[in-house]
Amino acid sequence: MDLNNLLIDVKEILDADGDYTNLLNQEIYAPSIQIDRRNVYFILHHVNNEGIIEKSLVVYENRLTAGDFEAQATMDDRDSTLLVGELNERNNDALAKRFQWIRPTSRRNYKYTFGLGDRLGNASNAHLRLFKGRGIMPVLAQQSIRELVLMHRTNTDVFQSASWAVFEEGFTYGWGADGDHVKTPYEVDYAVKIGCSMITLDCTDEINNDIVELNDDDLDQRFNQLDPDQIKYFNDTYLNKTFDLGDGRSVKFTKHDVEESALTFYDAILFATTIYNKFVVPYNLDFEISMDETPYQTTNPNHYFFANELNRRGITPVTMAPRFYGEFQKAIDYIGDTERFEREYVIHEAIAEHFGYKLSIHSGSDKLSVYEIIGRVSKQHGWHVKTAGTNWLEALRVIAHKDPKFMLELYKFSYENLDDVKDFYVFNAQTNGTAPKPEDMNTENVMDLLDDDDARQILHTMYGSIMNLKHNYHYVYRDKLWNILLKNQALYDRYLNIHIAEHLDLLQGVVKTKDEAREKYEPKSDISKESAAELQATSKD
Ligand SMILES: O=C(O)[C@@H](O)[C@H](O)[C@H](O)C(=O)CO
Repeated sequence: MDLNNLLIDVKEILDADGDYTNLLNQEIYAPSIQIDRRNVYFILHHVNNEGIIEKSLVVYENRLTAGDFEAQATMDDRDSTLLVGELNERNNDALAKRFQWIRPTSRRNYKYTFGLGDRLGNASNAHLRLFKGRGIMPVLAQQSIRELVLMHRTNTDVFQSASWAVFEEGFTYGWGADGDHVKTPYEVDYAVKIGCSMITLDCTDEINNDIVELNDDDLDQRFNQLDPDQIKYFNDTYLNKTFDLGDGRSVKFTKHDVEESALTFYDAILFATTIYNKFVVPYNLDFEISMDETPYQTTNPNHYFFANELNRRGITPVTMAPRFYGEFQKAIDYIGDTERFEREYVIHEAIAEHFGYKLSIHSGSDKLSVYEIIGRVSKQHGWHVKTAGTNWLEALRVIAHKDPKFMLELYKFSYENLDDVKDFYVFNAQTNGTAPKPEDMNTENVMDLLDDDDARQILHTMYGSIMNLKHNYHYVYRDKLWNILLKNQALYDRYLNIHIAEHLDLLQGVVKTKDEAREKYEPKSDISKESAAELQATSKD
């Protein structure tokens, strides 16, 4: 890299007065340019022989202060120094001292927030470009412990890729980092120490799911084994009480509701209280409590009970994720009666409003049939939607488009090894059921895999096995997959954009139905999604 030329670029930036449209050096990624007094910072994009973008950080700063950057090359210019460095952790820390906005911030006071969960670590730039001007705060770094383990990633890695994307896109509006689905104090501690602004405490292991299966006599018997004081407290507080939530909305507790709520959820409430006192208060975290990955629905009384017991202990989470009526399975649309969903969602919303937090929607990817309801009912108070890393499926869409034979191989492997993930995920797709059989798939119909519910779930959950399969000490698929993806980043960005824009438009009421969203972003009439995305990607290049 010629530092003399780079110095000329820096001077051009300083003289440009904020208009970077016609910079001589087209490798300068204009959205990344930051000027602070006479100091200049930006990212260079160099496209290598293989068509892959290589990125470097360029800093022009006073010589006396620039010492905390790690440089690969430097050149002095009077009292300043020009340096080029890698996008690594040390340089990220140095930048964060200068630009606080590259660190995550609290979701409090943002009405609408949206969790993205970039599984591979190269989706955040496209996401940020989509979120600019939308009035929705993106939660970029959001990987569950399960995802970290299966993908062989660390929270540092997830955090770093998000923070660099924020700097690169000049996204100064605030972003979140979520220690997602943490279940133990150890996992919470890990997320906190890495700098997450939020934790999602997954209470699944503290929720007593067997209670729901008891008949009324057995339930009563179990309840009566509690200490008399405890029984008296639960009955005095809830039994046959109706709690008014305003606007004609209320929650009523029958004997069954009281006993079921207490026996199912009280352990989880005590656990959440411990985590709150040990971590949420001292580290000023956004607190989300999730109970969505349980086998049973969270009824309106269950939800009220949980919230009221937290409230008694002085705890108001920022968001809460009940398991709503119907099925919110990963990577596919809502399954269930949408009218009943709305009736019950309205009460969940009223409970959240009453206690002062927002509802969080899990699993929030692809629920195109209910976003209009959620967006409308929660419009005044706000929402958090947590998608489930479906950017991974958009990455596979790129693979299917660019190398259909390879995609067929990946699907066959996933289909034949689905048992790998049965302990980690709950999903409908079964290889002895309706999932497309690998022998029926070919290069003509391979793209259908990314639109078929069963195939989507198989591919969505098998990411870890695909990425980490080794033979003879080498990755079987990982390197090839990365190579295709990095060479086609613009196409990947377009697919990501289409995927998430459909979610946001429905939630924000820009379009009203799934069909409208699909027609807007994937017009069937004239051109296929694949060609539309490719056309837009190449016209941008
Ligand atoms: O795969 C995962 O563990 C995550 O993507 C998880 O599903 C996600 O964070 C979520 O909970 C969406 O509701």
